[in-house]
Amino acid sequence: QLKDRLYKCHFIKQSKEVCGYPLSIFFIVVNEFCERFSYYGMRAVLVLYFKYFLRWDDDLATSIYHTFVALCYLTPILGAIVADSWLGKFKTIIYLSIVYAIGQVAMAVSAIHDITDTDRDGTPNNMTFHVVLSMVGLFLIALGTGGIKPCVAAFGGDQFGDHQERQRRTFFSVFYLCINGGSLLSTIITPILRAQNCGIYSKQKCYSLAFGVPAALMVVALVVFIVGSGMYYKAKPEGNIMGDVCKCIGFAISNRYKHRSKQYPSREHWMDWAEDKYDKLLIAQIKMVLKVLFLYIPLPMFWTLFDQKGSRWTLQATTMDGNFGAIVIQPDQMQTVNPILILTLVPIMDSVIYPLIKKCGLNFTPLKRMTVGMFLAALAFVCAAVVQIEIDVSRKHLTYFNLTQFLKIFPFLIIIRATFFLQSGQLSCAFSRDFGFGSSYTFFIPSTLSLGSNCQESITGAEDIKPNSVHMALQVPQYFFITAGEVMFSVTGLEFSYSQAPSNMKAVLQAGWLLTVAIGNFIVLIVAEVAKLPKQWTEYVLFASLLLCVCIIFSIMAYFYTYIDPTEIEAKFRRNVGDDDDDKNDKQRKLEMEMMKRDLDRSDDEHYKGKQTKM
Ligand SMILES: C[C@H](N)C(=O)N[C@@H](CC(=O)O)C(=O)O
Repeated sequence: QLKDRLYKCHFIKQSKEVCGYPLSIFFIVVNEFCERFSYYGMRAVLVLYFKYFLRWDDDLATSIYHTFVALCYLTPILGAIVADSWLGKFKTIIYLSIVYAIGQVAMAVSAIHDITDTDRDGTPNNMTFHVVLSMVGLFLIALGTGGIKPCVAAFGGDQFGDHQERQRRTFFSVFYLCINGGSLLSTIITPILRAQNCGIYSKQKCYSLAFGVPAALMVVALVVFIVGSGMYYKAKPEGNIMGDVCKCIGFAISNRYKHRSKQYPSREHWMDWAEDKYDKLLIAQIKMVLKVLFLYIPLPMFWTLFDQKGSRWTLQATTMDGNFGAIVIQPDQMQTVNPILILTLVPIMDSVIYPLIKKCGLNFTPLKRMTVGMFLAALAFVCAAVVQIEIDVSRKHLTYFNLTQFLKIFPFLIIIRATFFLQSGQLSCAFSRDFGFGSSYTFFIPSTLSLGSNCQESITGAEDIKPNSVHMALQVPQYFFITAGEVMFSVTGLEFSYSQAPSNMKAVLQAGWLLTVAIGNFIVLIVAEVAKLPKQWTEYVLFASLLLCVCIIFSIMAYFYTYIDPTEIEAKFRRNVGDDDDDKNDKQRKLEMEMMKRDLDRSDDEHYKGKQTKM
């Protein structure tokens, strides 16, 4: 470890800097931007791809969407283990990014309807091919995006020396902005691409382009990351800390069980039963981690609600009117409200709201913020329920026909006037109609129709589904509350987890945090399946009520939590060990310590000088 720290010190001192930041982090930041563009861009149109391309119903589309998201947040554990114990972060990012890019390409190919459209009628003839290919693609994407997730931010953090604490903090803020910048751009762009018509034999909604551009961005992300290769500090794998933690916990439990008889004196904490075999410092660190993990138990419920933006809320938007006058918003584009609000709310919260609360003499601790965040998410679902009731009322009087007998047209986006061509051999005729957002029509084509004559008059139509009348702007309040909740819950939660984690287990807690997201997405499936509520608004109310209950439980747990300073606790343990080990110190170790101290002092001096010059 000493040698590694010395090497890092030398490496960082010799590496190129721009405005006090290592040049290497620019490649990492650009890589993150492109990767998040790729991920969120694909995710934005995913539920509509299931519904309109693969022809799945709302429930199946929602279930598969959440299974995919859950998988994306389960694989970080795998990525962290591979990186820490085997490949190191750099190689893990490279290899898994390749898997990720292949997955994105598979998705893009799966959305080309012409591949199996043998009769050239615009619909794929072998749906199994498209389903299987897209499922394989999604699996590879989940493996890639989840696997690299705990590595990229930590790899960026590794590029800074101990004397660059301020720069490292700025890097993490910029990193979060890049995530949301990439997400914002892609959720604007991919729905536009999806709404285009493309195809070789027949023109259909262009899901292949909507998945193809994210695939290209993932390749760009990989190339950018590789270009920076020579500039990175690549820490060696530290060993499987997660494995050590599990083994130590396992030993504590089995040892406790072996000594269950009353003749053995009880110990203060059940983890103390591991002392017979494991280092006291490791046990203390595990205790810190377990304390935080216990607090995590209610957290998945927040994600259960949060991640329905991409599924239920997007499907809700398809039944709303997206005509904003100058622009027409696609249902999946409504998701951009989230990153837009994140980019505005994070600075407002940090520089206005939190300082103001502090000025009022209130101690708004991280756990209190997270509780408020949960409450806001529940409020968002109450808003979603109100909007749903409004939509249901507006669509109550509609009559549905059996549409299969006739030509059925779903103008999915607003079409002011569309023209259709009927063709038979050399003869053709055209007719035009006006359509509203989300409406559906059946046209009756008389068998006596002679092509070449005026179709406009001969073809009659019936409106099966009226145009959507509830405006998409009504979704803004629910997006506002869920995003304000995200800022208070997610941003604070990440910071809390980092500050309460022991130095060598920050990645373990990061993986634990991401696991709460995965479990949250599985809860969507379970609740939706078990409850099977006939009305969508009642499902929204159910989710809001569940989160409210969980919020109360969490606030009680938070009340009893005592904040700790892991560095101080670790230092105390190290001091104790240091006292015991004094005799064992040999010349070599002293020499190494001396060298490292001199080295660190020198970098501190340079940092101090740098500060003075700036002042
Ligand atoms: C775009 C979201 N607002 C966001 O910031 N997402 C983060 C955190 C997460 O959900 O995992 C990200 O994509 O890393």
